[in-house]
Amino acid sequence: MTKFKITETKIKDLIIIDPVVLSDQRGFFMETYNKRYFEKLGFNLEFVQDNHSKSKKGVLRGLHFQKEHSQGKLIRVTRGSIWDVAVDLRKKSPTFGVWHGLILSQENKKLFYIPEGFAHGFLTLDDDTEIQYKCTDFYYPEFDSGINWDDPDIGIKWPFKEFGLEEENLILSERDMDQPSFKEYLGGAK
Ligand SMILES: Cc1cn([C@H]2C[C@H](O)[C@@H](COP(=O)(O)OP(=O)(O)O[C@H]3O[C@@H](C)C(=O)[C@@H](O)[C@H]3O)O2)c(=O)[nH]c1=O
Repeated sequence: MTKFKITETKIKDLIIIDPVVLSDQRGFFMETYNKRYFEKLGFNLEFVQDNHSKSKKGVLRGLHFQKEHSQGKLIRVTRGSIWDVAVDLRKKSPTFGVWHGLILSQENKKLFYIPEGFAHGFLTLDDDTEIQYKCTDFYYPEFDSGINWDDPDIGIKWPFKEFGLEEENLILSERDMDQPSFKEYLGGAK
């Protein structure tokens, strides 16, 4: 039985996964990760850390990546909704610097697999939104790095207006208010 429907994006290895949801009178059941199935797709992943965060509406986290020990991330939303975005930072990739964004929500139950070598960020579209993600490497604060979420050279079109949000009222961490630009990152800053 097929447990997941895979949708490729314009960026190689960046995939969207729709789990098959089995509903009955009790509620639903779905598999959210299956090592064997992912291996068949050519993704030989070993997840070593699971993360869970909760945010108010209008929180923007990102764009984050680790300069060494890059983490592949399998992301899903268990409460509320987010607009999730990945930016290809793989230097040899034909889509280097290209981004892809989509909505992940409690309702659509989509999973987003962001391979190693990408920056990741998201905007929460509901209060008390909770996201959970599996990572292929551990957290190394000394290698934790970022790029400004509204960098003009990356040009992410964050859907603020569509969700009644205003850029001036976004909630960001101190660190995310002061991330280097893409150009600075390319020049080796931070
Ligand atoms: C990411 C992380 C943070 N922390 C700690 C550090 C800090 O005290 C607190 C909050 O960390 P941050 O502000 O970095 O959390 P946050 O801004 O949610 O960072 C996350 O953002 C998204 C977009 C990602 O892709 C993740 O990989 C991660 O970078 O949690 C860990 O202990 N382990 C971890 O794996």
